[in-house]
Amino acid sequence: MASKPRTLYEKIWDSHVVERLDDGTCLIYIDRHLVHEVTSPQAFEALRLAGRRVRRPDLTLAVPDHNLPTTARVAADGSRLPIEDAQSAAQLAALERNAPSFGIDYIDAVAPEQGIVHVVGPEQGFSLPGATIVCGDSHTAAHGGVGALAFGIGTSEVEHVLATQTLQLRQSKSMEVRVEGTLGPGVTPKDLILHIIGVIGTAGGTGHVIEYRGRVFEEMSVEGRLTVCNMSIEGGARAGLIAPDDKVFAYLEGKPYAPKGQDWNRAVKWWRSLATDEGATFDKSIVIDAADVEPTVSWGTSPEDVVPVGGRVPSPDSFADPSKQEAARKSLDYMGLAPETLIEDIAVENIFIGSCTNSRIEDLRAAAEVLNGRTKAPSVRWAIVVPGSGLVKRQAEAEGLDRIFTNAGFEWREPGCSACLAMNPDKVPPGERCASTSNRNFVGRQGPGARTHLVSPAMAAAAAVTGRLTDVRKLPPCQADDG
Ligand SMILES: CC(C)[C@H](C(=O)O)[C@@H](O)C(=O)O
Ligand code: SF4
Repeated sequence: MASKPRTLYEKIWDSHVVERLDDGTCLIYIDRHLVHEVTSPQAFEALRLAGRRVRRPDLTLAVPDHNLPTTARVAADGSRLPIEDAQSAAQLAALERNAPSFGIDYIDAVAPEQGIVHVVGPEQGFSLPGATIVCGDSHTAAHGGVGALAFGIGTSEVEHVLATQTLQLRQSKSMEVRVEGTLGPGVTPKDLILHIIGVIGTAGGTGHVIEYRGRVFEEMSVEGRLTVCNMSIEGGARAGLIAPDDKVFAYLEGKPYAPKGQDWNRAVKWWRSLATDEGATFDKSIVIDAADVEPTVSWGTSPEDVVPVGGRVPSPDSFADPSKQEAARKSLDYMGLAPETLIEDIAVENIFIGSCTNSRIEDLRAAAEVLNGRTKAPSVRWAIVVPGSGLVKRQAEAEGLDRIFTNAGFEWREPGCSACLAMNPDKVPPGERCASTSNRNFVGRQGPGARTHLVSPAMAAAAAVTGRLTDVRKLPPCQADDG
């Protein structure tokens, strides 16, 4: 008898069930555990107090990212520069101590491979298709871009995974986000995911794992898929993933942690079998027309507060739901924006190109293409590019992108989370605006009182050039070519 058609998510789930428990939850095997400095210190401490070891140190990889300054980390004499903030210094020191003492691979702050944990995982071939991947971090969904079931966990779960390599979970519902048609010129994966969150809302995916489906995703680069899946959590979903294909296999083959030789061939064979079966059903399904997607900008303090760049800041009265009206009023007040303002009339003083959403090489190329031969507007006070990892940084430098950025008036930084969140020295000052390629525009996210507009890398670059939010498609073609 033919077995019931299953989704990608169901196949990964089923293959990781260790035990089905009476209360309807399952004990799930975890294949990969990524660890950073913010959510791990208490977990390691608890293990130490209980006299426990890490069950599978070989399936665990630690890298610092959130608290590290993105300015130089080494002094002229080769010594490591101190971390000024006491809490950051303590968390970083704890990770540096805990990783070796529990036998975990550790990418140190000055290692060439250091970077944001969600950039490093796929880049090192640590994140694999069909794998269950966790990290004490909400943007773990990013790894769904390689076809993994990846999700964020809390510190007590970090401890549980360290100790047992399993998690007790209830299976989520499945949700399909199907995008039909093709994206227009100048419309990027970031615009698409912002648009999707605008359509489904920040609670649209609650209780679900999203599978992104349709030709747009088949044609999308692996890095673009990582960007889309990264923001699944902003749509409320537990995780987001895309069926692994030849592009993913080519991306991962030969990476340091990826399987080799016969193991690789066996793995690819299994990965190919994971795609959602014909006839499988989803608990919820949303269809998006790619032709509706424009370069997209956030205007408020929630990632669902988005409009096409050619649009206007909405009026709170335009929302039917009174609680939405109230939220919009509060957002506009915080953002210092009047209803009906043209998006392209909004001036920005800060530009941040970075974060686990948009700091990979393709993101930097897209921004550099816009900036080549141009300079930032004098009204733009602070513009930084923060590569997602040391390897991205080196690759960008080999391509001369760093010079394009610095010639345009940007600072070229060391890898880390940086101004994505105000947990390190990179902050946007109170009352100032930032065109940011990151994923959250929450109140205070980029610093107390900072006002964030979420955009794609190309759009952030366009805003740097004009000093206001700008449709990148309207910038005249660039003259200079120093590449
Ligand atoms: C600090 C960390 C726990 C947090 C997260 O869980 O996502 C951060 O990465 C973020 O993006 O807000
Ligand atoms: S870059 Fe931003 S979103 Fe990503 S892990 Fe760091 S703080 Fe979180």
